[in-house]
Amino acid sequence: MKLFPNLVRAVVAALDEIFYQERYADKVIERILKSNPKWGARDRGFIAETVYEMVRWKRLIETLSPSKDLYHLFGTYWLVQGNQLPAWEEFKGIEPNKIKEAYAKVESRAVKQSIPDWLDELGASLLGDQWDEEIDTLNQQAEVVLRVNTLKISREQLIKRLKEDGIETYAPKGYKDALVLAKRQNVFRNPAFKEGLFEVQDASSQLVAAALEVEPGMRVIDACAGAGGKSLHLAALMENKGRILSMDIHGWKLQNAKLRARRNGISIIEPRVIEGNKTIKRLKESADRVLLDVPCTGLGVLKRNPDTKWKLTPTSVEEVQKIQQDILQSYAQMLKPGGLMVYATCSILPVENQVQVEKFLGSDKGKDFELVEDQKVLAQESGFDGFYIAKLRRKLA
Ligand SMILES: C[S@@+](CC[C@H](N)C(=O)[O-])C[C@H]1O[C@@H](n2cnc3c(N)ncnc32)[C@H](O)[C@@H]1O
Repeated sequence: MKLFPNLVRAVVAALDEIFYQERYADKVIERILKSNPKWGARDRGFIAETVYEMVRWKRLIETLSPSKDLYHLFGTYWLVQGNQLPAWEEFKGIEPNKIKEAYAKVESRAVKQSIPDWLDELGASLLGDQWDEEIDTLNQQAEVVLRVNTLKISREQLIKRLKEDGIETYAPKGYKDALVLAKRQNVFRNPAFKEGLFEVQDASSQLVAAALEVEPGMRVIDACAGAGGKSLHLAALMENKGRILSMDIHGWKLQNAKLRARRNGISIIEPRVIEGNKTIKRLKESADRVLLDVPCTGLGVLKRNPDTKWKLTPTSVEEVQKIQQDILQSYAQMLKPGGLMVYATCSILPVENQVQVEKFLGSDKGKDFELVEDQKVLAQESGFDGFYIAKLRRKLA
């Protein structure tokens, strides 16, 4: 494959910001791609994919590269991918044979899988035998999954509509509203997206709203709604009848949810910023369903957010667990007796998942609740993101 200097320059510029200025990969890529409207779909695909893959394999590449110079890192990555390097000045000092030898000598799983040592130790201690395959799966590129907006179109109709635009999809078994793209591509520019016929949402993530068993006319609270991915799905399942209170501590995220709701043809979503305990208390026993899609480490979605592994620390993993338990303890009161609550994370660590639910159920605030069922979705088993979904019922008084 031929390398173009301007594209490699763009990759290196992006990596400089991500590796050395600690910016978020998705934001950096978005801005760099916007900076040059002349790049075609292939160029954009090359830049985005190369940056993401180099972020994913950062530790391994750094171990094999002759230096931390970003062109050296790129060259090393390019060789490891099985390509040849052109004789550019920037690649001087890279010796393919030495890289090959160094690669063959790597023994540590943390280096091979390109993750921090502490994360490897944590994963192995919590997931035991399953960790090896799980981290291997989480290092593979994610598929692009769409959620059909059933308020506007059926899955069969959307398959046809996208096919007319040259986009091939298939319907994965066990996921009612999901469509997987046969080939990775940017679908945000497609008219069907602009018309609100689908959202991009991983198949595992689509299990969350479905677990709430909502019905048209219900009062539902999505307490950690963010940009509204699950709220939109809930609204579609409720046939846009009833009311969804989409709450978050960050108002700007909810603004985004509002825009998405408009595109989706949804009118039942009401955004509400959480200003403190008062906001929660006022809603005591007001909802038929409560969704707690809590902040988490994101270790189940490393496929699509590989920079997470470089941003997390042992301390941040502990801190997020405290927030999760605080949310369970405080927000559960919004559910009516007899109602259902779903606690969900996009993490595969039991300490963020079943351990949190057990702790809640054993506490004073959780004594009125019972676990109906929970799903531990590992990436290696589902083929999609890693998730945890626990369904809890509040007992009738
Ligand atoms: C996993 S994300 C939610 C994703 C969202 N439900 C979706 O489907 O797009 C967790 C959200 O919780 C929010 N959050 C963090 N702390 C919170 C708190 N104490 N109360 C409510 N929301 C909180 C974050 O701002 C973030 O948007």
